[in-house]
Amino acid sequence: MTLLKNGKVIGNGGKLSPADIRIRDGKIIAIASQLEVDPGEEVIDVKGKLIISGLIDLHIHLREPGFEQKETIATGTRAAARGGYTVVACMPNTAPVTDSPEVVERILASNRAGGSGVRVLPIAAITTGLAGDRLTDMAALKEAGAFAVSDDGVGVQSPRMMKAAMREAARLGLPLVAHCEEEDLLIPGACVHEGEFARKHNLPGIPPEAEAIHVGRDILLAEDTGVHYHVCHVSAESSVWLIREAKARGQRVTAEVSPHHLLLCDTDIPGPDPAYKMNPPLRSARDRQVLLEALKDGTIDFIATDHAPHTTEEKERPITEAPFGIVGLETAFPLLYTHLVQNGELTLAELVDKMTRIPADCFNLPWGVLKEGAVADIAVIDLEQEREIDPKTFLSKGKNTPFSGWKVQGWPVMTLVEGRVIWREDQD
Ligand SMILES: NC(=O)N[C@@H](CC(=O)O)C(=O)O
Ligand SMILES: [Zn+2]
Ligand SMILES: [Zn+2]
Repeated sequence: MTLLKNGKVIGNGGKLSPADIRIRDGKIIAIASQLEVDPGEEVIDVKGKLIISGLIDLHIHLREPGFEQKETIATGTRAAARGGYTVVACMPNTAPVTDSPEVVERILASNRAGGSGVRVLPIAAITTGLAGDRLTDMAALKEAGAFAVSDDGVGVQSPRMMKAAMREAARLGLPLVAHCEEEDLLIPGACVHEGEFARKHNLPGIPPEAEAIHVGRDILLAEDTGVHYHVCHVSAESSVWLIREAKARGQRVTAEVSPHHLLLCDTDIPGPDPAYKMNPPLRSARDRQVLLEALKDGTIDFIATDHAPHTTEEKERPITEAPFGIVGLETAFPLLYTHLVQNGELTLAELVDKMTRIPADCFNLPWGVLKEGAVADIAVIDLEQEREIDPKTFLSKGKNTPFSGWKVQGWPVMTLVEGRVIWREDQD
């Protein structure tokens, strides 16, 4: 038995109130303003810090198998624990691609053997080798433990293939998670948003309609299949219109946005620096504003980091050649707390909801709420602690972030999965 003593929880109406939390057999059995210590109980004094349900990130890249120089399940899940996450879903663009039951099983086994204790939900490929022309054996992938299917990293180019994938995913009850990108609209070397920054630096741009055309296409294709269709890393205003309209008609569409698309736009990029290169790219100030409004009104359901670690060597290449992607697990909460909650864009309760309960609800996961009877997946956050983001201190192998040097507050200090402490700042 464990007792978290002297914490604070977000109560009804979003007010913080003092709370002790008792955990037994991996579950929360009591939450009250004052609980007496039971004999033999382990007491952890959290000293006035905020206790929330563990964060859930349904879009990350763990790079194992195949790209262990960028990240491993061990390092990526440690980074997740340090970021306050208790559940992550990892994308299939590994080598080999997660397109067979063996790879799914290997990821789960590797997490059991060497992971930090964070739950890892493997997302399997839609098409074999992410090549876009042959469907994977989704039934076998699901049986092996796949949580959803996605070809993240590339868009499924053929509408015929996408339709077939949706039918099969619907039949099996697997969510279909889409990286929306129409390659016919891309110029070779395209690396940033087709907009002000691209023009100024004479760089080939990625137009927003390359994303939105797939969102619109997929909404049409999904309509009578019954599939749960989820849009990854929404970046463009036009994608938001399409998702909003589909939801208004009652279609089963969900969407995520990443912290960097909420906090940065193309005109914030200081120069042709690959630390600001990710796919989809940072869009215009207007797009950023629309994403924030969409997150607030529920058109975009939740936040996912798209944690995409790469080596320093790769990110030192010229911007046209460096790989797309930035890390996110270790900085998401303090960045969003500082830049969205402290300036009144979202309440603390809304931010926490969009990083815990809502992703869980969208995908029918049994986590994401802090209440009696719930699984004791917990993050403890020090809302007062203020510190500069320093990639050298990351537990992730990836140091690639545009937020280096940002001074932010609201850092996680302890993470528990099923009642067990898997990370704490004072023993890092
Ligand atoms: N987002 C990125 O910029 N990169 C991702 C791929 C992806 O999420 O599409 C990666 O795997 O590096
Ligand atoms: Zn993607
Ligand atoms: Zn991704």
